[in-house]
Amino acid sequence: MQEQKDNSLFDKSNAEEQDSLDWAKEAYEKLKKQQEEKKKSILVQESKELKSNDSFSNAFEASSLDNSITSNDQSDVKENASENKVLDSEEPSLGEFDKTFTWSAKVLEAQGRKVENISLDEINWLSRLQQGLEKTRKGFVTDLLDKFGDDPLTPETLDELETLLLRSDVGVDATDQIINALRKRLNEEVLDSKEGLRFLKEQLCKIVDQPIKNSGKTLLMPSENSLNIWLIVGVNGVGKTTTLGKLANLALRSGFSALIAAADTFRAAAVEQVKVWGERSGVSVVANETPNADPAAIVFDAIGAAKSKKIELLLVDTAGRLQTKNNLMEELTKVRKIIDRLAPEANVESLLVLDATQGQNGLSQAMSFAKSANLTGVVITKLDGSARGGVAFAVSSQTNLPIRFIGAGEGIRDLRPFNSFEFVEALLADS
Ligand SMILES: Nc1nc2c(ncn2[C@@H]2O[C@H](COP(=O)(O)OP(=O)(O)OP(=O)(O)O)[C@@H](O)[C@H]2O)c(=O)[nH]1
Repeated sequence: MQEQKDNSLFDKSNAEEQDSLDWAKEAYEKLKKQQEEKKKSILVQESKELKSNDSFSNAFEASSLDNSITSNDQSDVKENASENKVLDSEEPSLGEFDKTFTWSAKVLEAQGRKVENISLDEINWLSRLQQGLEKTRKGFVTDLLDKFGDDPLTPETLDELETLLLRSDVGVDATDQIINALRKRLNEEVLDSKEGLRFLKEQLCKIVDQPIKNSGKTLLMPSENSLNIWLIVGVNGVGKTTTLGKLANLALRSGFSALIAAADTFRAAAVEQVKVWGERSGVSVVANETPNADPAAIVFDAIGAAKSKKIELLLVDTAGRLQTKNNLMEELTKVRKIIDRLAPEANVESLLVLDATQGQNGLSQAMSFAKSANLTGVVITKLDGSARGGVAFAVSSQTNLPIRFIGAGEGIRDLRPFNSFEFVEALLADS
């Protein structure tokens, strides 16, 4: 796998290029056929549903009654009648066989994937990630490729690369690590621009992979048949609620049962917003409409509901807070205590949401949050609107927290588990 990964997309002979194109064409045909078959089966399904419409609506009303969770005086626990149904209305559709498609196919092929096993979701995500990182790329890669040129790398090129990396919010530590590694190679041998670029990609991957390796978990996903509680924390407006909705939907599409606790009672509209996401993603929400209700009490109820319904993933939305607001930081500690007391057996993750558009500023937040929230990972959002995608490297090198998910859009499917190879390829894509 590593060998395949090292086979940089930039470093292909003409014959390999042709093979990749054939691979992409085959993948495109396969996805097209799959989509046509799906359309046909939906049509058949719809005509069946039309016939049994009466019995369906009756059954729905009955099940929504059965599903209601008894409320108590602490919080009014509300259940969504369409509990744990995957909503596919936002399913992607296959676009043109264009440069973006072939690039996405190449990224999958380079990771050793087989045409039979790829999905439209993956192709679609890679296309959006590549397009989303365009702003970062424009301020970085275009200049980088210019600087690298066609000649072997020189110490001056490295100086210029250093400036570019710092300008893209890669941070001092990560930049030093990369430049030192390149300098060492350059002292040992002549590096042509292709090899220089391949080596740079390898170093970038190494930086973001290190905390993931240290955590002992390559991929963060809920453990099956047990309770997993993921706390979503971060300052105001970074995309916590949106991330939570996307995660809930991703969990469902991956076959896990999920429940949302709307524990952000600080902002007036937050509960309503979570409910909208709950409906959109097909996941039930435990909430309390009372302004400033106790978040710990909501988490208490949600854990009870999750246990009784054998839910695998409980996602907890928390209020956005600044590290200076001590009361809110204490509230987070209280929520954590409730979890430890009520569900000591649960796998708890505390994920800090960082907004990529804030670049390095987000980092100081991460550091101060780490104490009260026992952070275990990071989610980087808004990569689509940011020219500071390089901040991912600064986060990894300075906090040692694994990046678990990245978001690149406002759609429900615009969040995926973090994959360093895909991220670096998208960041340095030659287009
Ligand atoms: N372009 C883009 N917008 C995003 C992304 N994630 C979230 N947003 C937008 O960012 C805005 C804030 O998102 P929220 O999810 O409400 O943020 P929050 O952290 O829950 O906010 P508070 O509850 O105020 O703390 C919304 O308009 C989202 O649509 C992303 O990946 N890309």
